Amino acid sequence: MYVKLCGLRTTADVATAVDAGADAVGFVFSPSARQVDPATAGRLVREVPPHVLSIGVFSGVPAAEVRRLAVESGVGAVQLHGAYPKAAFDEVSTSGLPLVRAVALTPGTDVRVGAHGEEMLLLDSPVPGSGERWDLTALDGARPEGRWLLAGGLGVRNVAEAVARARPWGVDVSSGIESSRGVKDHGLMREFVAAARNG
Ligand SMILES: O=C(O)c1ccccc1NCC(=O)[C@H](O)[C@H](O)COP(=O)(O)O
Repeated sequence: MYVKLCGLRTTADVATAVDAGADAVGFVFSPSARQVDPATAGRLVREVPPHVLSIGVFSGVPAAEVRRLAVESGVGAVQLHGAYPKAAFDEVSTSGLPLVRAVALTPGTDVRVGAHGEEMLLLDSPVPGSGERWDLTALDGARPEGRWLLAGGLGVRNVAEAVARARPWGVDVSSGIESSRGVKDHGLMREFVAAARNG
């Protein structure tokens, strides 16, 4: 089970995620309680060891700016949320960085992993980072195959059940590992990784 911990903001967050065994960590570049400025993101990215993927998370930022910020900060991948067209993915991919396409599952959503050239697909609640769950029965008949992550309101208490229901390749969490909005709880981070992998 691939586990991404998102919205990290401090050195201690990064150290805890790595020690807990996360496969990937996310740094939010868009307006959010979890936003990190480019210089901070760059510093944190340099603290992430090579075996953990650092992902720059973007929403509403023009593709050319995404590309610039991603390259300058040194992230290992880019996650694009929401209504980015295929052309935006094409533009960001000229950086050579792998992409994550993050979308809510609504009627008509293309759930094929790689449909926009992405390496991973992330199925999330309509408002990213809100901590809101979504109805997993929407996956019936529309379950992706391959490298897709389940996100949206996951936490220590519900991740095992959600994994059993949705059978994703991986999971992603932000709110569920926080003590207050934007502040990571290091105990919950460790518990979440264990619960996602071991039930
Ligand atoms: O976390 C944010 O504030 C955020 C803001 C803008 C775009 C994306 C954002 N988060 C993306 C993530 O990858 C979250 O981990 C994912 O949406 C799950 O969030 P949560 O429901 O809080 O666990």
